Amino acid sequence: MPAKLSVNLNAIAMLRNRRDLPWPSVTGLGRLALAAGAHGLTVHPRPDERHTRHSDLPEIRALIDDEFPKAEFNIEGYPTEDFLALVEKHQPEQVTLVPDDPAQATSDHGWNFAAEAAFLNPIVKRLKKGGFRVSLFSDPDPDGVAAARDTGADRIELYTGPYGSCYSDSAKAQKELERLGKTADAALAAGLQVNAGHDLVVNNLPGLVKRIPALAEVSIGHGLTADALEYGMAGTVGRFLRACGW
Ligand SMILES: CC(=O)[C@@H](O)[C@H](O)COP(=O)(O)O
Ligand SMILES: NCC(=O)COP(=O)(O)O
Repeated sequence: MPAKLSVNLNAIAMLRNRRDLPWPSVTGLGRLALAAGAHGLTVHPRPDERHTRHSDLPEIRALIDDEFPKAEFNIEGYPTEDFLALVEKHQPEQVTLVPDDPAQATSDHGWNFAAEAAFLNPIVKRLKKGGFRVSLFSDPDPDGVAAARDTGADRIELYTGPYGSCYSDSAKAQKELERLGKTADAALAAGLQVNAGHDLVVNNLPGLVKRIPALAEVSIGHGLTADALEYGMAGTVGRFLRACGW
């Protein structure tokens, strides 16, 4: 089965937040994405709420429960106590833990699994006990995979930013792709499932899904939202699904 597509709504929320007005509607665009065949919705609520706001979460949860019960809700973020409480309140199908500093413009690296094991292990345990699938944001580094598995997480999410930024240099992209591929091979061999995300677009998805045919899910926001301005949300979701191999 091709990789599932989870549409990240953060970029739409950031556009909405330019004004104190309810449009573009985060939930409304999420509805269009799911109606067009996306498999899930992702949000990355940061402490300053500059993207998705905490108040968006119950609406997205209700959208999925009431209209798209087969879709998944994925909440990403740095696991502070506030973040964990948010997750426990809104019950996403998947929680993706990201080592973001609140001041960071966007996520730009994965966990150092060995160094941060003592911090991550009890958090993963708590989330698993709560019934959540847990995914950990991961650099493309095959050597980090064993420690990722030892946290008890279900999946890693490969940070594809360096691959996505090679759009004008195909030799460099090939090198980044191979690092991602080797990390995925190691993770799958260790019993972890593999997601991927950051700066994925229609042009770089086919290479990624070809190198990692077992990829479980891609979460895509920035590039997909940029395309939605040009092609509309429904047409864009169709283009990204075809790029995934559906
Ligand atoms: C975890 C991750 O890669 C992120 O890409 C992130 O969730 C994107 O969100 P922003 O667009 O808000 O940076
Ligand atoms: N987990 C990555 C994600 O949700 C979206 O990242 P981007 O497509 O906005 O770079």
